[in-house]
Amino acid sequence: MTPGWITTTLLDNDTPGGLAVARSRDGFLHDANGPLFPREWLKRQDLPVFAEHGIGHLDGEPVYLLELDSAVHVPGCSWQGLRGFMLQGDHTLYKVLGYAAQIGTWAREHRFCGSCGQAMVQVPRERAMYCQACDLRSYPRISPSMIVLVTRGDEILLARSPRFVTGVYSTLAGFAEPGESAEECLIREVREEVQVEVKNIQYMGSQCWPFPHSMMLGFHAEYAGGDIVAQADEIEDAQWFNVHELPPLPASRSIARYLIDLYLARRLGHAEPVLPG
Ligand SMILES: NC(=O)C1=CN([C@@H]2O[C@H](COP(=O)(O)OP(=O)(O)OC[C@H]3O[C@@H](n4cnc5c(N)ncnc54)[C@H](O)[C@@H]3O)[C@@H](O)[C@H]2O)C=CC1
Ligand SMILES: [Mg+2]
Ligand SMILES: [Zn+2]
Repeated sequence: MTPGWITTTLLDNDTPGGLAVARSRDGFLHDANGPLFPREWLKRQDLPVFAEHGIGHLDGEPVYLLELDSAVHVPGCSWQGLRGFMLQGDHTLYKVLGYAAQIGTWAREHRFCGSCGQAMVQVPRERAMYCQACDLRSYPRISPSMIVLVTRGDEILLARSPRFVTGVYSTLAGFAEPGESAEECLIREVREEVQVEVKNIQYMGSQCWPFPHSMMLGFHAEYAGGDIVAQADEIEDAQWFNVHELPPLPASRSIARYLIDLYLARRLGHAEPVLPG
């Protein structure tokens, strides 16, 4: 038995047993023990199952995802969104749910071939959907996004989007566009969002961000010029904050928070944080 969580494409839906999670548009089903259920018990609950996917092994036990058409009531259970679980739940289980969410979303959105419109089928033992007519394979979609902490000595540049929790300021972020390197994307995003120039770009680490399928590439960069002009619609406010007078910051499991905490630790001589997976 290998401890921990390992993803796999090798599970057979016809083999009974194992564990399962159930997902609807309202999130994952939970009972008092959390989001993992004995799979055979879950399958007896008369759920509107849209698709079933074998997703991995947790401490050696096979784990399946039941994708549901709707968030039906199951006695003793409730539905909880992935973001809420990220903030409070067990880290390994969060990885299981994050992977399940991405596989479920991708399979649901690739039922038909994007080229000819015919129904696609799941390729056995591979995480791919296949169109026989076009000989086309579609793999799970991952969207690379740059995230950067821009600093100027004792000051750090943080911004807030109208979508954020009230009061919270975070690092700048944005999706890569075709034709860009990670560094080019970062420079463009910082220019677009605050009209600031940066230098000495340093890669700090990455994080899977399953909302719905981002791969966050985290950087540190130094200020090189320009005055902050916040981008209309995208950025509600952006400011230089002194490291001793910070606003409410993003959740501790986010790479945004890690980039901020790491800079503070190095600047102020504290213990360095660990990058959350
Ligand atoms: N883990 C973390 O610490 C943080 C993660 N993020 C994530 O970073 C990602 C990018 O951040 P944003 O500032 O929202 O991006 P952004 O600055 O590129 O703007 C978002 C806009 O980009 C467009 N867009 C959406 N999906 C896209 C895609 N796959 N490719 C290209 N364009 C797309 C849409 O018009 C959307 O309104 C998001 O998934 C966000 O949730 C953002 C901040 C912190
Ligand atoms: Mg952005
Ligand atoms: Zn096709």
